[in-house]
Amino acid sequence: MTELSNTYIVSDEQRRFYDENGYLVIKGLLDFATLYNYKQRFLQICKGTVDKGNITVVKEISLKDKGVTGENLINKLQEIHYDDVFMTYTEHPRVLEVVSQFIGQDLRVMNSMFINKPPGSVSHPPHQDLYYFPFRPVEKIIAAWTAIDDVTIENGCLYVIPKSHKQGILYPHAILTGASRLYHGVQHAAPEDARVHLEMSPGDTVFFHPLLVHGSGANVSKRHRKCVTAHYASERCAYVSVRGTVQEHIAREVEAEAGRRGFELSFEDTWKIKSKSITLPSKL
Ligand SMILES: O=C(O)CCC(=O)C(=O)O
Ligand SMILES: [Fe+2]
Repeated sequence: MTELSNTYIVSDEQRRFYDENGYLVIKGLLDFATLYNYKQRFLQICKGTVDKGNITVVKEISLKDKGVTGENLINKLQEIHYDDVFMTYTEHPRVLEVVSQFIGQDLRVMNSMFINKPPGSVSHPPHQDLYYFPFRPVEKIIAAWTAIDDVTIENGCLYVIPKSHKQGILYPHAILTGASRLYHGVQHAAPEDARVHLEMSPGDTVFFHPLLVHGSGANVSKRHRKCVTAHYASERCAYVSVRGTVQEHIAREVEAEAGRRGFELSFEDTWKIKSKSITLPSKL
C-alpha cells in the first residue's frame, strides 16, 4: 500500500470553490488502514470491550423498539477527540493541514463525532452548525467529515445546499417531532431540488463552512453508513453571548441538559470545557 504524504496543498481553484459554495470535497484524503482502526474502535465501544472514557454513546431513536443491538442500534459517539484512537482522526496531519489552510494554524477541536447510520435509520434534518456554536468569527470555523464506508444516496449520504453559507443563521430552527430534543432543523431552506448529494468513497473528506445548510437522508439500504467528523475553530475565536438571538433556544436546552447531569454550566462553558487545543505537527 502506498503511504500518503502529509502534505496537501489546497489549490487556488479549490479555495475559490469553497468560498463560493461553502464546501470542498477532497478525494482519498485518508487511507484504508487508518479508517479500519476507527471502525474497529467503534465496534469495540459498541460491544463494551474497551473503556469508552468520556465518549457519549447515542442510540438511534427510530430503532430503539426494533430489537436490534450494538452496531445495528448505536447512531453516534460524541466527543471522541480525547480517545487514543479517534484522536488520530481529529489530529490527523492531513486533515489539520487542510483545515489550517482555511482557518490558520492555531487550532482547537471543538466537537467530534463518529456517526453510524444502521439500516433503517431516519434522516438527519437540514441545519447550520453555527446555530449550535457560541464562538466567532465564522470565517475561523470549519468542519471536516470523512466517509468510512461507501456513502450513497441509498444509505443516507450527506447533502449540502451550495452557497447557503452566504446568509446568516436562518430562523426558525423548528424542533422536529419525533426527533431528539436537540434536533433543530431548517427544512424550508433545503428544498429537494436544491440539494447536492455528496456520494463519497472511504477516505474522501468534505470540508464545510459552519453556515452551510446540510443534512443527510434516511438509510434505506441494508448497509451501515459510517463517517467520522470534527469541527475546528481558531484559538483566536472568542466566545459570544447568544442571549436575545436565534440561538437562545438551543443555549437554554444545552444548559438544561447540563443541569440534568448535575452541572451548572453556561452554554459557552459547555464548549470551553469540551474543546481541546491542538498542536500541529512541526512541519506545518
Ligand atoms: O453525517 C450526518 O448525518 C450529519 C453530520 C453533520 O451534520 C455534521 O457533521 O455536522
Ligand atoms: Fe452538521
